[in-house]
Amino acid sequence: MSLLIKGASVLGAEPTDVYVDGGVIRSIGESVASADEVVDASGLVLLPGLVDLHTHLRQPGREDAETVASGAAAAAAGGYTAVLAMANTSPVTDTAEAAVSVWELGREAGLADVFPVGAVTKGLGGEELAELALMNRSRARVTVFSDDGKCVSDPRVMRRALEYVKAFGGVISQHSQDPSLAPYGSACCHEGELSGRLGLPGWPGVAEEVIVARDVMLARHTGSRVHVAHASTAGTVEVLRWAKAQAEKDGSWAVTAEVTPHHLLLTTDLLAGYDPTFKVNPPLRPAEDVEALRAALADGTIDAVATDHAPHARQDKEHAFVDAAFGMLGLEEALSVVSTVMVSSGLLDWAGVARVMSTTPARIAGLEGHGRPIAVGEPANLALVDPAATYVVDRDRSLSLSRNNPWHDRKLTGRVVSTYLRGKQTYAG
Ligand SMILES: NC(=O)N[C@@H](CC(=O)O)C(=O)O
Ligand SMILES: [Zn+2]
Ligand SMILES: [Zn+2]
Repeated sequence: MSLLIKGASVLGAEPTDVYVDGGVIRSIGESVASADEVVDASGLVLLPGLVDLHTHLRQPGREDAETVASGAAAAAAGGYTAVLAMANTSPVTDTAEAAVSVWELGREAGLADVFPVGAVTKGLGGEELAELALMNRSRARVTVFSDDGKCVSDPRVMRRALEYVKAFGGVISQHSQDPSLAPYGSACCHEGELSGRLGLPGWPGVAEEVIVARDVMLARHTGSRVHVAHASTAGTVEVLRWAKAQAEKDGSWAVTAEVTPHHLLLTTDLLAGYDPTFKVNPPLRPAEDVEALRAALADGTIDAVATDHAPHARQDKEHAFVDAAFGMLGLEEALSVVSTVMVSSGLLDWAGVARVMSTTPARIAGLEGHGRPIAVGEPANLALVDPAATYVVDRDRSLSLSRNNPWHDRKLTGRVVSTYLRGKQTYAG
């Protein structure tokens, strides 16, 4: 099956033709007479397939909220060709068997490559390390480990985990949240003037920042790699800026970080309506934090955009704000949000979008075949984007099984029109 994408602007450059056969890019900018399928891509931007470092699929355990297949379909609709599936399923992905099972479900669905994230500790209990090396040596080849949803708060456990993954080039992705400053189960939003007025128990940005600061020191001490999941405050950005400069000087350890689309656009003021759709962990923050996160993504202090796609069934979200589940959908609109916030404002160009949403996340996770340059001989993992398309999000048109979509009714600019996984179309908008 051959495919000719005609007149696409590769990473925003001059329009050209891209010819794909056998799932591989065979030529760029050469005249090709015919192909099994010809796509008119004039006016469209061609990006490498996006890579999400942080997706929650709810299989096993909560297939009513999302399955690997439904999540992979939502990923494809968002331009993603690879997603990393977090370990906080039920049961938790803390063994090689569990990891291989998620990986196989992804293969069967065939809509995006699904790479399981392994738990750092057994059952996300925070005490005993999970089978990190066995997960890495399994067919699922796990390289990213996280107790996401919970923080690895015991510094002794975090130290051991960093030492352990260093041996095989793994990375610990940390949900940075000190549980004594942000008690699980009681706090529900950003602590500030608004939470006081609304009578909602909040937690402060420093609950995140103290863990980020601690972890970069542990990464330096162990010579290992830490990844900061969903960075959400200006203070975190300051710590990252310092830590990255040190890591570059030393050359023996590394810190990377991601930001979510929602932390790049939404602010804590949205809580005034008490709508649990906007309840998320880490919480939506004030505008000053949002500004700092945008600037950090533009200047490279934050390496990547990751969705933290967190589907929840209606019965877990439709509660009083304090009792509702944390989390919001993200896969399908991520590119549109980044386009609206970062490209329209001139903070990033399309090559920059490819860097933060594909190349760098693939490098952080050590993925092969994803986040590659659009070049002859590379696998045809691609996303076609209409940079000028403006649309209003409708949560009922989602391919996710859940409806907790924070972008519902919002106007966004820039939209994925097709996605190709090794030359096979996985989404047609
Ligand atoms: N982000 C969220 O608010 N929720 C996530 C857990 C997490 O990412 O911490 C979930 O699993 O629902
Ligand atoms: Zn988290
Ligand atoms: Zn998460």
